[in-house]
Amino acid sequence: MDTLKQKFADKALSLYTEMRAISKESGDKVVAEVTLGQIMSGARGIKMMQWETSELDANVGIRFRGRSIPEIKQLLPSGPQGEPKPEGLFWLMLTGEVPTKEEVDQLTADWHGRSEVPQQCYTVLDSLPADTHPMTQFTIGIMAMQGDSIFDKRYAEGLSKSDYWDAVYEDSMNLIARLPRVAAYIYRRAFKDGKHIEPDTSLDYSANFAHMLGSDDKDFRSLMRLYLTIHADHEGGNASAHTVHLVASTLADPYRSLAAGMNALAGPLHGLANQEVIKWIFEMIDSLGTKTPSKEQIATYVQQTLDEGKVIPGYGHAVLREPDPRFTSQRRFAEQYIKDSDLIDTVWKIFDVVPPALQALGKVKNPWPNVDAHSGALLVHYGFPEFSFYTVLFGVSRGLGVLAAGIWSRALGMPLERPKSVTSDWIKAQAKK
Ligand SMILES: CC(=O)SCCNC(=O)CCNC(=O)[C@H](O)C(C)(C)COP(=O)(O)OP(=O)(O)OC[C@H]1O[C@@H](n2cnc3c(N)ncnc32)[C@H](O)[C@@H]1OP(=O)(O)O
Ligand SMILES: O=C([O-])CC(=O)C(=O)O
Repeated sequence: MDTLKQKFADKALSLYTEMRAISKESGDKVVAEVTLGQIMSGARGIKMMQWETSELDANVGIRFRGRSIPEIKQLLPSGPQGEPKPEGLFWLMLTGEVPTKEEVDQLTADWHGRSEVPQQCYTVLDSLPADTHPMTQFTIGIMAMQGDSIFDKRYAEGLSKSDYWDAVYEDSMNLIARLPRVAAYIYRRAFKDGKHIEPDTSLDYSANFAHMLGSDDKDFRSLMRLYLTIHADHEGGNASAHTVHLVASTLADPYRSLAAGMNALAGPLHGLANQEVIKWIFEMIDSLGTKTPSKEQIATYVQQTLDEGKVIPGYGHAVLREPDPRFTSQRRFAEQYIKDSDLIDTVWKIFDVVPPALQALGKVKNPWPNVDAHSGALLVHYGFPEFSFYTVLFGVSRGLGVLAAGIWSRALGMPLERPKSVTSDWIKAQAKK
């Protein structure tokens, strides 16, 4: 067994035993109350699942195994310019330990060794019109590889419950290794006349992904390391993670559950917001007729968007109540590496204008930017203006978190998820009580 798998197995076995005992001895303990308002507003704040890999604090933002974004930037092995490598985050999410540089290098090599994408995936993608939305291509590409599922095959042969995690680990590692190649293939067929670029296995996961997309710029490589790290996980309740968790709880294999979650990520209130942000900014620039709009001009455009009954993409959050540290870390990156970008200046002016405008509505719980408010402008700067592709990048990263969490779920023997629903009659009766 490889080191990561062995380390995980040791940790998971002891936690499994502990969790079983807690469930048996303290399973009846009441830990929360649920209001009618929560039931009627998308289950906000209801604690209803276990998720090992990260936890979201409304003010601090995401913590991966207890470490905030500024902390992981300090702690995890990094690329030459100091941005953390997503390989290290994956290791941390699975083991709770910060890996050494050697361990991260081993993981890079392991993923390179598993990264060959089966021909049928390319054949299926090539059969789609090139202008099929990249997220649609991505889920189809993932499903086209489903026949390779080790979990599915071993389950059909009669897999013991205690070995579920092992097969899910193998599928997850294979998927993570393949996702950048599938994503880059989609990008190049959609936007670069199908001129594909072979992987360079001398590079780390992120730099190789950047290379296959078509950029060997060292700053863009660093951005990819940061990007793939910070988008990976946002506890279990967000729509993509929860979908993966729900679907996997039926023992659908990681290919099926990840594809399901990617469809959730493709919604404009969730991961697709990153394309919506840049689209909205481009439309604003067109409408105002200037690439350097003033704050006053932006404020007028924001008000117009709100008056049309639309949301301001990239602002607001179901849990966060402060600026998203993922926004802030991208801003820091831009401050460090990018000089004189009108587009990025505009993103920062929007940051000054939108929160008071949303606050003035009196109903928005969080007027601050989320992760999606910044990412597009960085990608445009490095030569990737094709915004319909952006959510695929997010998806490659999100795969790391949700698949790591999925390995945990099977190792901890988590059951089928099946919460209770209620009808409006029940709600009316409760309201009268
Ligand atoms: C990776 C991610 O998924 S991060 C989120 C990405 N999504 C976006 O950026 C889209 C824009 N933002 C939004 O639509 C929301 O803020 C969400 C979906 C992220 C969170 O939704 P909620 O938890 O329901 O937010 P909240 O409780 O503050 O909503 C209250 C009201 O404010 C509105 N509101 C919230 N954010 C915004 C916004 N950015 N622009 C305009 N109105 C907003 C809601 O639509 C809702 O209006 P309603 O009562 O008329 O239906
Ligand atoms: O946490 C959420 O609901 C949405 C989000 O920011 C993410 O999934 O990254």
